[in-house]
Amino acid sequence: MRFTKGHGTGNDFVIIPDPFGELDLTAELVAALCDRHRGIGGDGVLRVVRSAKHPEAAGFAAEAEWFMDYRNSDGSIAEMCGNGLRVFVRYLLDRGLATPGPEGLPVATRAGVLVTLIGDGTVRARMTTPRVYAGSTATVGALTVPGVAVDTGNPHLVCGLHDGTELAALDLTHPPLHDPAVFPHGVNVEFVEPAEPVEGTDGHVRMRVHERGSGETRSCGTGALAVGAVALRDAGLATGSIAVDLPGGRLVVTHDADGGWWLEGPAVLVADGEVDPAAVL
Ligand SMILES: N[C@@H](CCC[C@H](N)C(=O)O)C(=O)O
Repeated sequence: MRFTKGHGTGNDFVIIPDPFGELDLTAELVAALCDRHRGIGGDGVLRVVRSAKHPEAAGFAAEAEWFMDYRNSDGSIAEMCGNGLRVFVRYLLDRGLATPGPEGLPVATRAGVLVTLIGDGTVRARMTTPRVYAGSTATVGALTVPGVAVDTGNPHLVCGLHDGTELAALDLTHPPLHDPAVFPHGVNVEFVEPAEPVEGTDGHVRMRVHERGSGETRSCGTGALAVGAVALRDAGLATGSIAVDLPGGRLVVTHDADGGWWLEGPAVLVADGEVDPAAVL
């Protein structure tokens, strides 16, 4: 099985080309490929499949040739992955599998068809409109932090740190406890603290994330989008840009005057190889 390894601000993926949807990509195989000791290692898998060849995406085939079939590192399926989408587009372009039109390059995802724009080393994705909808809490060890639920196509809980709690001090080796009544399908939890102003943006925060199905990761694009939406709302801004610093680097979230929500950051391919599924399973 051919694979490529790539990442977006340290959120890393095993990219598997399967243009005709022939692969039996079981949860066990995904988890084995993502295993950092016995497999290739990654926060998730991006299967590159033609929309027309995938039952969940066939309806999008007229709008987007390619479908990003995203899986978390535990093998579970998620609706959307912002960094994954940006890395997926880098792969399509690098392999000559797609050419962006004047309006950008559309890609089918479980959250719908999303348009991407290619920059110099960066990929900018027009995301689904984040919906900030409920208050809830996350508990890490003895600490319970209030937060707000945000739907970015997948579920998030954005928790602002106050009262001197330091972001760096949080132990995210275990999933933060959440309210299953608010998040019946689990949740990605972001912890956020304010940061010094950055020129050219309207706000700057630092965050760490514990991802559903992947554990603590060095970055999460939909998490940054959720955090950016809450930061703009808290600043009373209808439009603007928020710089979001994660352990793996910086993402910029922008809400533009046309109502578009954009996620921008680097997307990098680092290696190609071949793996024997029987050897990792
Ligand atoms: N890292 C991703 C999000 C991946 C999916 C998430 N773990 C979930 O289960 O919803 C991103 O960059 O958005």
